[in-house]
Amino acid sequence: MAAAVTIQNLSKSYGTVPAVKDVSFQVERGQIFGLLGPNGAGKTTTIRCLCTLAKPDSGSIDISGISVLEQPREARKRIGYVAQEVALDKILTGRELLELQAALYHIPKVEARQRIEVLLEVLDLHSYADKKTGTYSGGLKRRIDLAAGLLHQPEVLVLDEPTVGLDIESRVVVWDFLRQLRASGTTILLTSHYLEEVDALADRVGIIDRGLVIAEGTPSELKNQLGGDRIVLRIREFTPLSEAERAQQMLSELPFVQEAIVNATAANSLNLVVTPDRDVLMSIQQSLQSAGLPIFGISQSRPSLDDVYLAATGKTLLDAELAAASSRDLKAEQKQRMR
Ligand SMILES: Nc1ncnc2c1ncn2[C@@H]1O[C@H](COP(=O)(O)OP(=O)(O)OP(=O)(O)O)[C@@H](O)[C@H]1O
Repeated sequence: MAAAVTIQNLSKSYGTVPAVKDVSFQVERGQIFGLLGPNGAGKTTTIRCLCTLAKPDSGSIDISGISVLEQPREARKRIGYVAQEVALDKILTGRELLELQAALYHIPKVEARQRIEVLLEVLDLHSYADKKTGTYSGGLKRRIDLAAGLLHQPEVLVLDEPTVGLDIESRVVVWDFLRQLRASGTTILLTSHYLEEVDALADRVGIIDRGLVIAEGTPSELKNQLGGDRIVLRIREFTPLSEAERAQQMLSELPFVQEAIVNATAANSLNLVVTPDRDVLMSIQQSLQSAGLPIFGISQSRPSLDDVYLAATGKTLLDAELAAASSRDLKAEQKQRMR
């Protein structure tokens, strides 16, 4: 059976700006696939092409074996799209908005009413359904938007940054709901620049950077490829460089230390990559003690998706976001998208 989503060699430029250079990935049925990357990486452009809202320059996109480019209407029936910016009509109530949406999808009235009731129930929206959406909080708007994207019972739900700007409580409600949806068989493709969101939800992750997928796999596969655990060690609050280098030299000789780097931007702390073992911290402490060096702080962690991104691009997600933010004209992009 064909995968729920297959994207092959997708590329798309806006004028001279290459938004997506060469993106390929597959989403299997009933899975949550997270497309992770900093702002400006090409996530929105990829899913706008998938949802028939933008025309690719080249490449192919299939939904359950149906070509999005050749049979856009057929493909659209199978997709529910929840965009990044919520465009609710403020004077309608939540229920009216869903009724309007159901009519746009040509869902018969009785059936629409039943589906709306179910969605209001599962998204915990009943007490707000008859209030105007103009009065809704960000979290409520997001939930109504989710309900709208699900009304026609799509095979594939596509969400662009589903929890951006939401408080923690609303984020957890959305996460739980997406897990329930997956359990009931819906395939979900979401974009996010939140590492913890993708880590918590996705069965598979594609990391996208400057229009290219630079890594793909399950979150644990990607982290395991990086090898050992991470240790951050601070000898003193501000360690003199000579002392940090002495510790670096000494710790590099320990059999379980794969890598030891002095981080000059964090008060000469040491970043170690180690083979995971129960006695690692203890051995480091003993070595430092025998060399007469103190410990101000030490912590051990498994590699995160940020480490995966760092290993692939040489920068952290946050650094990439800051770099992208300074070079974009969001108003101009918005205008061009509306055309
Ligand atoms: N309508 C547009 N006109 C011109 N350039 C655009 C337009 N949309 C996106 N871009 C550019 O294409 C690149 C990819 O943008 P895209 O919106 O796909 O990234 P993203 O990863 O989804 O980030 P965000 O979540 O901030 O939208 C960026 O360099 C961006 O500046």
